Amino acid sequence: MVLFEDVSKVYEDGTRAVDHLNLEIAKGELVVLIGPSGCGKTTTLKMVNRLEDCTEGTIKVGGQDITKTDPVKLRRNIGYVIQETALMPHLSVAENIATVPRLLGWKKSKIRKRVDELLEMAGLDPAIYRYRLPDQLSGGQKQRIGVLRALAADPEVVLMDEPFGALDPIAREKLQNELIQLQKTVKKTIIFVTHDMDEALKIADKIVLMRRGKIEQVGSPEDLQQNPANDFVRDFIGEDRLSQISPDTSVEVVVQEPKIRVSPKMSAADVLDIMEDEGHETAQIVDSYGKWHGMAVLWLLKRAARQNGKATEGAKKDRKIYIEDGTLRDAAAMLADQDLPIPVIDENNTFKGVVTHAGVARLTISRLTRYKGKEAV
Ligand SMILES: Nc1ncnc2c1ncn2[C@@H]1O[C@H](COP(=O)(O)OP(=O)(O)OP(=O)(O)O)[C@@H](O)[C@H]1O
Repeated sequence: MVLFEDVSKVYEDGTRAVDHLNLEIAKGELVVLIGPSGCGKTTTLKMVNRLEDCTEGTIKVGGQDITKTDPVKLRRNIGYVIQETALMPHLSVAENIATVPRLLGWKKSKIRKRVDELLEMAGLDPAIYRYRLPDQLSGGQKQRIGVLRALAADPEVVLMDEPFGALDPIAREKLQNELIQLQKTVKKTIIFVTHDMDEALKIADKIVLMRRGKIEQVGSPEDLQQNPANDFVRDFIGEDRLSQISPDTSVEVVVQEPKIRVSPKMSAADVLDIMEDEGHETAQIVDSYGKWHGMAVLWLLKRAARQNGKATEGAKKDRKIYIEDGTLRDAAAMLADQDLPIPVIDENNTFKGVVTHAGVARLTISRLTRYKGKEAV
């Protein structure tokens, strides 16, 4: 949806604020730009709606090179929220929210409907808030209205520059939660700038960690926490946060090679021999293309062997977890139910490995030893 191709920005005084940036942001993705002060986050954001023009490279929004679009038209299609949202002080909440729809010439009835819908979405009773003036709102409410104003004309892309930066921690947390909820319904492509790593980890689908105009690492919050690309990323995230492996962490972090892998062509009796020789209760049946055919389980395999069947006839296929969305919580629940390895596959049925009780326990133990003496274990 938003594509940066080798984008640089050199300001007139020679400051290279953004340096050969390449980044692809998918439709509906919430991407957070983060990094030390002056690393080029705001400049990157402002280049998308052409408040600043890039000096090298190309930025495309919806496939279209933005330098070929009229900046005013472009901005009407891109929502923009900044830290101290400058609501028009003499206009009511409803009029503020309706700014862009009015410019686009929407009918009054359509605007009114949209304003009420947005206020309701943000948990603000339209009957009460529609006519309020900005100085009759709390800081948190002002920012909420700023967000609603950015969404009013249903733009595909929304840019947010530290939108919750000036709020107290409680209001900030509340607005973050609301944004997460809102995003589930509106699914906008959002580029969000912050300097708050906790905020980034909480709301981002993808985090872009920048330094001196360049990208140090791009990845999901889990990627950055579990596989920081270098010492800078590690330091920026902070040891405490690196330790925060949550129940929602992907099972990917504990996937390991199974003890036994066998081919689906083998007979149940042969697989049984291997398993008994090696003293294991299960074996993963995987073909030469890497596709998974089930997990051979001792008691099922014995029955299949008595009937001269194939290994696949002694296999369980219902016990599995998908790498795309399986979490440690899911794995723990399955392991508690039955202490057998859990095969991990992808949507295309490609075998990825197994999750075992021991593997999950090892992760916990390594966290305990690595962070011993700290609270976050
Ligand atoms: N109009 C300008 N003219 C010259 N240099 C500028 C201009 N705007 C920003 N810069 C410089 O470009 C660099 C990147 O600035 P930018 O505001 O994009 O950083 P940032 O990561 O958003 O910083 P912060 O977190 O402090 O807001 C900085 O060195 C800044 O001083």
